[in-house]
Amino acid sequence: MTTVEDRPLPAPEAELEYAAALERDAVQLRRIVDLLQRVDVDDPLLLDVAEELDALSEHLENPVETVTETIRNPGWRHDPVSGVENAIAPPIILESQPDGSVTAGVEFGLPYQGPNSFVHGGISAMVMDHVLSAATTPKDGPIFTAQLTVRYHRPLPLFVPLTVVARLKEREGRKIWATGEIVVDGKIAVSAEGLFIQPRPKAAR
Ligand SMILES: CCCCCCCC(=O)SCCNC(=O)CCNC(=O)[C@H](O)C(C)(C)COP(=O)(O)OP(=O)(O)OC[C@H]1O[C@@H](n2cnc3c(N)ncnc32)[C@H](O)[C@@H]1OP(=O)(O)O
Repeated sequence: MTTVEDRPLPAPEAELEYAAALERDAVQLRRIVDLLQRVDVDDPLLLDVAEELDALSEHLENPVETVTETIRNPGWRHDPVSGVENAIAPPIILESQPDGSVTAGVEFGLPYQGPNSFVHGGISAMVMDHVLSAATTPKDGPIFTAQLTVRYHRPLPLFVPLTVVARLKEREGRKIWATGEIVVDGKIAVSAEGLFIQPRPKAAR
């Protein structure tokens, strides 16, 4: 049986086409997740959908025998916040600003609901972690969240455009602090501060 490892490497043009297809797959999966939140639980259509999704998973599962390919290519296209190839990412597309800050616009739908009609607090924390880390990430290696403090000032509504912003606050050796906010209608709904650490080189651990 052919494994991911055995398959011939695609030509670069084909690779671009496959990456674009993966992005489209993620868009459709997000659409399905959203629709499944809204469908009536007594709709018999759900039985057909379950069959079709089963068949689709089987189709995909056959050639994909290992997860090593995913582990080999981690990064921004795959991560759970801004990963355009990851269906669980909203995705939030980050923009670097000339002043060094990072900004993003996002609108959350029903799959991200916590309290009735509001965004789940854990989702806000995940977004803050990610955007703060993007504002700190040095170009010379990985960085890990060591501490994240999130303050919820007001509930974050679903179906409303939100602005996320983060900036570097201070740096001391391998330790970097960043702060950021999620803003709705010009008001801060969520604010956060994080400490991010560049890990010691393996040899020094
Ligand atoms: C592609 C998209 C990427 C997006 C990434 C989003 C961010 C993430 O989700 S990262 C994942 C979540 N975080 C983790 O899993 C981190 C787990 N923790 C670790 O790996 C380690 O504890 C790590 C790397 C944070 C620190 O380890 P290490 O480099 O050995 O630290 P160490 O040398 O002991 O300490 C260095 C300094 O940091 C301080 N420090 C270490 N950990 C902490 C902490 N949790 N809180 C406060 N200070 C700390 C130490 O006191 C020390 O300070 P000083 O230099 O003043 O004495």
